[in-house]
Amino acid sequence: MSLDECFPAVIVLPENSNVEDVETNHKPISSPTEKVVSNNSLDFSAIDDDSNRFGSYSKVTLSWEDIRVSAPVGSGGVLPCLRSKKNKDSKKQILKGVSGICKPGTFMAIMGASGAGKTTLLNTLAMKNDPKLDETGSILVNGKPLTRRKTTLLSAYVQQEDFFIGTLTVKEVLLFHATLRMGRNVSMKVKRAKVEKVLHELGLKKVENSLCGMPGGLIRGISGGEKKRLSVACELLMNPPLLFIDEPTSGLDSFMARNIVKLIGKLAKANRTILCTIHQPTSEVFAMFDQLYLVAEGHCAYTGSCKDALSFFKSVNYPCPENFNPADHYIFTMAIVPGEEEECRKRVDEITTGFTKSEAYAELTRSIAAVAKSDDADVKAILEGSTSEFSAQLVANFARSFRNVTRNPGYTKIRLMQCIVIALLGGLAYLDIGNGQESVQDKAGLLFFTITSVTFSSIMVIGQTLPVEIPIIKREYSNGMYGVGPAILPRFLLEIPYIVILTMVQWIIVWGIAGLRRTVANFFTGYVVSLLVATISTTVGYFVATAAGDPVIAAAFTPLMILPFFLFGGLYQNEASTPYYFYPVKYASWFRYSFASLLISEFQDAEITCNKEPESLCVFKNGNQVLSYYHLDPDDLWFPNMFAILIMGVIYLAFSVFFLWLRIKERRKPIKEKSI
Ligand SMILES: Nc1ncnc2c1ncn2[C@@H]1O[C@H](COP(=O)(O)OP(=O)(O)OP(=O)(O)O)[C@@H](O)[C@H]1O
Repeated sequence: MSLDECFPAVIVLPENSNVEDVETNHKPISSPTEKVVSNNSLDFSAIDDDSNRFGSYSKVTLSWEDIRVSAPVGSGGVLPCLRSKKNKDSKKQILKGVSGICKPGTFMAIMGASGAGKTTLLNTLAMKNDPKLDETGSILVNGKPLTRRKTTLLSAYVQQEDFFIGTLTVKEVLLFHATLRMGRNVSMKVKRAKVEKVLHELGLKKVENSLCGMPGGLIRGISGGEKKRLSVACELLMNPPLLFIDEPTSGLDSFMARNIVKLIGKLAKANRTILCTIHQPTSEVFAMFDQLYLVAEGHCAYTGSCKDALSFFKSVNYPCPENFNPADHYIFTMAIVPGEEEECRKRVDEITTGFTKSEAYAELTRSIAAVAKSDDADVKAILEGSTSEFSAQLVANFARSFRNVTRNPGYTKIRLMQCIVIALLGGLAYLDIGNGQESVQDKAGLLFFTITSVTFSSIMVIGQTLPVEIPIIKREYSNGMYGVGPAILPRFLLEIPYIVILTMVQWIIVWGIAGLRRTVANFFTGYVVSLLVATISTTVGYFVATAAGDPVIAAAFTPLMILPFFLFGGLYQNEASTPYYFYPVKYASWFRYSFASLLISEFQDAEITCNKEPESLCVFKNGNQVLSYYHLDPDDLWFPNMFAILIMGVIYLAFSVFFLWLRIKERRKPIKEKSI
């Protein structure tokens, strides 16, 4: 197949203009490239004919037979053990033995009333369903069983929600996907050319340098329609022969919905097999689909051409009234209306039974039986070189995180401002501590306040920013773009300059203003301790973010992760008073180790004056007595104290990687084959 067949010009410019122009009614920007496009001779010679990459899988027929999906009933809430025996065994049948076929060059709409099972069917075919669901049946690609590997290699799934890093431009998003998805054997020149092609293909050229945007208007981004097209564009870089799209029109007005469906329809004409779920399309949008798959109460109510659906509904005595949108008619006829359940179910039963006796059903059975057999050896060839190198994954993620951090308006400025304000507060509150008896309490308070503020700010920042990115990481991980290490390490490495600079700023202000011990050794020890506290707090932030997976849960989880260690940090309870059952918490408290090191550095061999009359009222004669009071050994300054913090940081980071992996790993299980 030639490149032009694969990306026909008609796709590039539907009706001689790109989609952007249709949407906005703007004149096309007359950039030199655009001119070349409208002359229909854009130079994409750098792109190889990558349809060959898919061998005999370049045209995919997807067929499925007797798909049954059920869900466990009654989870028992937070305590699954409370589920009754009866509940444990009962299942809700979502799909009740549905079959179908979608051939190359076909654009199939999966439609039905709300709750009918459309999304479940699409997810089952794309192997994206909730792992708790039980699935049986058979799904074949060109007559061979669909496997997870084949799904990743041959298909793309466009989710209903469009997740992007808001600080990246449209072109940067596409280049990131091209770098990591087009494989190690494809040169960067070809990848760039492919990005250009897809930008044109989906009418995104005009917004290529616009940011995707952040929720809440923090960064104004591209429109909803452009985001949806960008989602499709990311998947098209691979030029997959099989495309699953969940609700491509959700959140779009009817005009934009029409444009996006029209565009996808044109993509299907290039021999792609495209299945999409859709809610109540307008009659114009409905007419753009080639094939219809109607789901009602978990059954297939009709599958075949959209045209023939009219005569089928007539044959089962539910003809579509004249001048009525057929899509609306099908959905209304098969909906279960509250209060009229029995009557509605009877109607659905008549239609689904009618379908099993129809010519369309006989044709479906014949088509499934006649599906061509492919050579599975192709899959190995497609797999070769389809992934990028580990170093490329690290570099691409690092570059993206760097852009994200530096472009985020609040990230750097707010953190710096927060650190300066807190440091000034601490420094000014303890401006003139002196060396008297009260200075012991004041210095201990200031040092503990410093490590607490470093802890809170580091954990909160990560806890609020990382969970927002987890859905994006999950989608990209499931597309095989990178592993867990490249997902998390660049983000952590980018935190290091923040840790180094912000703690330096904070400690210089605190140490410079407050009356702490004026020795170079005390300054540097205090800085190193702050650095270690910021590092471990960052790793705890990663732990909280990956374990919680959501900014709100992370915020609720943070005090739980901090307060127990805070309590046994050495300020609120003397080392000797901790009950033995709290020893694990005490020994795992980074507050304890860092506070101890700061006290040792501040008080070892320090002078403490007696400013009370009579002298017997003076508790501390020198700094070493303070250390004895806190039960601290000066030899512990570096080892074990600082070493323990470092080790805990490594442990928290390892747990974060593990939790991230748990969150993003593929939980989908292969469908249970049933002999049919
Ligand atoms: N993981 C799950 N666990 C339990 N029930 C589920 C699960 N997934 C789907 N269901 C149930 O299965 C039924 C079909 O859901 P599905 O999302 O497939 O419907 P739909 O046709 O896509 O509906 P809608 O148009 O409203 O999105 C619903 O009743 C839903 O509650």
